[in-house]
Amino acid sequence: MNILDKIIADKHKEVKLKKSLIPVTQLENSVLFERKTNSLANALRTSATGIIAEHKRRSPSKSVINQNVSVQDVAEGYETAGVCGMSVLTDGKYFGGSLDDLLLARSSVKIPLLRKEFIIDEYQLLEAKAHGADAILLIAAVLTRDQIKSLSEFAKSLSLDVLLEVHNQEELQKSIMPSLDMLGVNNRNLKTFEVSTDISKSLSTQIPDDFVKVSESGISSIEAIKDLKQYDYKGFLIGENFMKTENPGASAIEFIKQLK
Ligand SMILES: O=P(O)(O)OC[C@@H](O)[C@@H](O)c1c[nH]c2ccccc12
Repeated sequence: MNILDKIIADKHKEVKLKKSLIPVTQLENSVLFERKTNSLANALRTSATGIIAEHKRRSPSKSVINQNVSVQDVAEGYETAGVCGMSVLTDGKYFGGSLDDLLLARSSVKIPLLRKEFIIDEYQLLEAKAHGADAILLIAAVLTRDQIKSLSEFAKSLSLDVLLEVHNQEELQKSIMPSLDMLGVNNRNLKTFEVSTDISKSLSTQIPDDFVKVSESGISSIEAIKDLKQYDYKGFLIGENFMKTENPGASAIEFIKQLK
C-alpha cells in the first residue's frame, strides 16, 4: 500500500469516529459557520504575487520541518508579508496539524484560508466552514469524478472556494467541471514524493482558462515563479521553503520583497 492509500484509509476511520462524537448540528451552530467567506480565487486573480503560504509542521516526505513556531505568529507574519492566502494543514497523523490550527489562524488574520486536508466526506467541509476556512482542497488522485462533483458542489453551497489538485493528465481530464474555482498542479508525486515543476509546465495548456491555475510544492526561488508565470500560473503554493526557517513570516516577507 502506498502512503496516499494509507492516509486515506486512516482518514475514513478518523471521519467516522468524529461523526459519532461531534454531530453536524454542532458544526452548523458554531459562530464561524455564519461568517462571510473571502474568496481565494478572486484574490489570486488580482494579486501581484500570487503566493499562498502554508503552515506545515511535518510531512511524510520530510518528517520534521518546524515544531517551534506558533501558528498565530506564522499567520501574522504571512499576512504582513502580503501573501494572497494561507494554507493550513489540518491532518494530525501525517502532518502534525489540527482544526485548532485553522481556528487559531482564523483568529489572527483576515486573508483567505485554505483548509489543507484529505477530504473524502461532506462532513469535513462542514468542519472547514465551522473553523474559519475560505477554501478547501480536493485531491483528484483519491476521488472519483462523482465524488469530486458532489463534494465541490457541496463546498460551493457553503460559499467555500474549491482548489482541485491534480498530478497528471488523466486526473485533470476526469476532474474538469464548473464547480471548481482553482486547478492546482502538485509538483510532488504524493505516491513517490518526487518533485519537479516541469509537471506544472506540461499540464498548463490543458487547463481551461476559466480556472485559476495554481502550482503547488517544491517552489523555493523567485526564478521558479517568474518561469511558471509564463505558463499562466496565478497562484504558487509554498510550504517548506518558509516553514523550514526559524521565522517563516520573516522569510515570506523577504521572499515577497524580492518578487515585487
Ligand atoms: O512544502 P512544499 O513543497 O512547498 O509544498 C507545499 C504544498 O504544496 C504541499 O504541502 C501539498 C500539496 N498538496 C498536498 C496535499 C496534502 C498535503 C500536502 C500537500
